[in-house]
Amino acid sequence: MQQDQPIIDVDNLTTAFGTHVVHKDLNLKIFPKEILSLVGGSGSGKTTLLRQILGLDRPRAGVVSVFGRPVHDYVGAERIALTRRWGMLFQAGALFSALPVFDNIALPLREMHHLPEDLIREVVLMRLSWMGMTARDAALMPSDLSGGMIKRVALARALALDPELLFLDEPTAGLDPQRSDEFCELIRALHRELGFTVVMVTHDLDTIAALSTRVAVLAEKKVLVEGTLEEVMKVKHPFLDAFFHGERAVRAFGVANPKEAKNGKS
Ligand SMILES: Nc1ncnc2c1ncn2[C@@H]1O[C@H](COP(=O)(O)OP(=O)(O)OP(=O)(O)O)[C@@H](O)[C@H]1O
Repeated sequence: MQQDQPIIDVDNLTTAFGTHVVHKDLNLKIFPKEILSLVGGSGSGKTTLLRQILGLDRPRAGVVSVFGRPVHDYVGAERIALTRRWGMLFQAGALFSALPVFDNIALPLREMHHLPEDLIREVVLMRLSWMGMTARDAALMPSDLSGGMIKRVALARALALDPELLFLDEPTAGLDPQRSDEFCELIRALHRELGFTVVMVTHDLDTIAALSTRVAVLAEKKVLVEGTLEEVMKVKHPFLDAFFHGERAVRAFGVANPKEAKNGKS
């Protein structure tokens, strides 16, 4: 996987707000077809890093390249074309409450202006079928939907333009454990089928364990550790100890650490 050119290349990034330095010489490469989880404590700069990758903020130093070019080099029509190559699923689902499911999913397609309505209909219904939903669901309003359905409609919209890159911000937040597992399975199946690259920010260990092909840990203003979940969990660091071996780990993995399991504790 990693012999490919990176889809995202964060090179010596320094980000600061006034005198508050959030990232210092941060490096991260994200390769095609990965599901990379960005984890880190509150305030470690995960959201800010996502904004840098999306080109919404300018770094104090360093370069973020996306699809082989500095993200700030894409301007005008090229920037619009770039934003069509990625999809985003925001934490709250962020559906337009006044629009039915159909129009919510159709939105990115209609923003392209020239697509005929029968093609838009075909694409929307196909995206709904990917989500296990039907044409009848297309007429529902967001207020008629369960939390799990809102996530699926938001995912259908994020995938409307068949993006190469999908950003997920706390994708399972607000879902009960069963719905959360189902949503992870859906993302996994679509990733397998469609082969897009995923960059995910989440605090949820179950989601990290279910989906990540690689984990990057933000701490001390940089990517402190990166690797598979197993590799990252072996590293000794106060944040990693608390994150991967604390109470949440007991819920996600059954035990906080394997020795306790042998001693019969949980
Ligand atoms: N526009 C801004 N102006 C000033 N400070 C900011 C701005 N955006 C972020 N920060 C600061 O940068 C730091 C990193 O914030 P960020 O939201 O990226 O962290 P995070 O890792 O996503 O946190 P959380 O897990 O709590 O969402 C925080 O201290 C935050 O207060």
